[in-house]
Amino acid sequence: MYTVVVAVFLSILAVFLRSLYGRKVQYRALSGLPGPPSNYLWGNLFEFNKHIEDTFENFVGLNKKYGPIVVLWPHPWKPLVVLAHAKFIERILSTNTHLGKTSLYECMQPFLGRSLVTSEVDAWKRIRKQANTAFQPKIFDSFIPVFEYHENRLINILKTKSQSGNIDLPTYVDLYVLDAVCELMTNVKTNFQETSDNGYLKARSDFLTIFMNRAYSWVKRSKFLFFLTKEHEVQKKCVVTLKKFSQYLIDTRKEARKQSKVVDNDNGLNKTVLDLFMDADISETNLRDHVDTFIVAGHDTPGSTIAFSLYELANHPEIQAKVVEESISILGKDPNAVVTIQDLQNMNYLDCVIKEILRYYTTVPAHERLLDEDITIDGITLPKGTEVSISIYATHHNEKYFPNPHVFDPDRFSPENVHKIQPYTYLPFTKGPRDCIGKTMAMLMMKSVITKVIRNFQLLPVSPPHTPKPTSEFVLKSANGLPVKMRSRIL
Ligand code: HEM
Repeated sequence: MYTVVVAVFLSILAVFLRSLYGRKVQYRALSGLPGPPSNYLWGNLFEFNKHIEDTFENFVGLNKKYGPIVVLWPHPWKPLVVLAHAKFIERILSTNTHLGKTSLYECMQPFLGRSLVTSEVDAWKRIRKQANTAFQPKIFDSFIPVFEYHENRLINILKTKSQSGNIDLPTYVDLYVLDAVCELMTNVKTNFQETSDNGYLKARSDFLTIFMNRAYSWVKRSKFLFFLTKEHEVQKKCVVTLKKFSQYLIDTRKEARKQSKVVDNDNGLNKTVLDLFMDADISETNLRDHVDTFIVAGHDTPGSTIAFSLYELANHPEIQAKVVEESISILGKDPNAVVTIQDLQNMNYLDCVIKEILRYYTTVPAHERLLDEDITIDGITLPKGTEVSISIYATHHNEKYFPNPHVFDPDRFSPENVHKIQPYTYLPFTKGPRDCIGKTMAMLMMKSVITKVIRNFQLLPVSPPHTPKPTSEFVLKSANGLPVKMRSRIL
């Protein structure tokens, strides 16, 4: 017994001393770099352990206040380097090194398990290879009927709702994207738009709010201490709701495959992500984690970007007029014209508008990586083992990279101007081998639905004027909604 107690004590002591030594090494390497003053015992815990809305403001303000490389101590022994520095970002993202994620992503695991977003590098490589087939250009044509079906439902709903007052865009857009993404990822038709059932979305939003609250608090990041909080109980309930939904999608798809409703042609080229993983013979838990990952990653991001795009079009009539003009030049004046992938790819001006939305609002404000080796640039070294947060938002709003960053200007991306954008300063989908797997699908979906909406409605600003309040649930949203007026449009 005595030997066991001594062994346990020595193990704890060893872990403690190792952490202390690790902190000393990192502290020495990073101490010369700017950042908010931190306490030796609790780091910057109290500055970042506030309400989610303050967290976003505090986070995006860091690089503005301290420069493009900022050292933060959310955990007293584990610093986080917040980067908005093109050369460092390029060095991290452009190679096959530094592909691992930081400890932050462990807080996602109760929901996403070890799937594409959260997995370690070896598993990630295998999963990414399996999933790639569902995102190849050869299958893009099969997206069109899915877009059409769900967009037509959205238009019908907006026609009714717009007659009785302002429309809060995320309320309707979020349900449209959820229906579309469920079908694109799993081949199962859901009807969130008609039922307005938001139990699933509420559970997800609550989970992500807790996730963001854990991001900068080592107390809540600690599994043991988090277990003792009320939020742990809430999170457990959210996960039950979320997993019930992914299980429903899996069961429905399994049944359809059993009934031989699956068209298995062209060596699986038309298979969804769910079909590909079902064929890979993995556990049911794993399957649910993959479904959850693709639905959450593929839903919130285009949903938010579409809502912000329509909102800015309502508030910039001259830009809206150019988008309408371009769509008429490509599709003619029939409001029911069905687009092709080629049509969508020809919408160059709309492309500039969406790219500017992805800069101006920055749908995914930041993401994190773990450094696999030392990186030295201009005499500054970030040591191996450092956790870095690539602040896409701060990079997109750096005056040096984007002049007048707080002005909404799609012409930054016009053929005459786009070459002025420095490499690794525009990163909405991040870059490199671990970039967004769904980026092309997202651009096609966003162009298709925005075109459909503006061909059916004239979008107008509300009165009195509204100012969005950005907040981050990992994905940027507006805490006070995005209201617009809609009037039927005759092309
Ligand atoms: C406007 C739309 C979108 C934006 C701005 C966006 C942005 C991003 C970003 C920044 C990442 C890196 C996240 C990180 O490393 O933590 C990412 C990863 C990812 N995205 Fe997207 N995304 C969008 C749409 C989509 C869609 C439509 C899908 C799928 C249907 C998707 C699936 C994924 C997945 C699975 C990953 C993880 C990739 C990996 O680790 O290999 N995304 N996305």
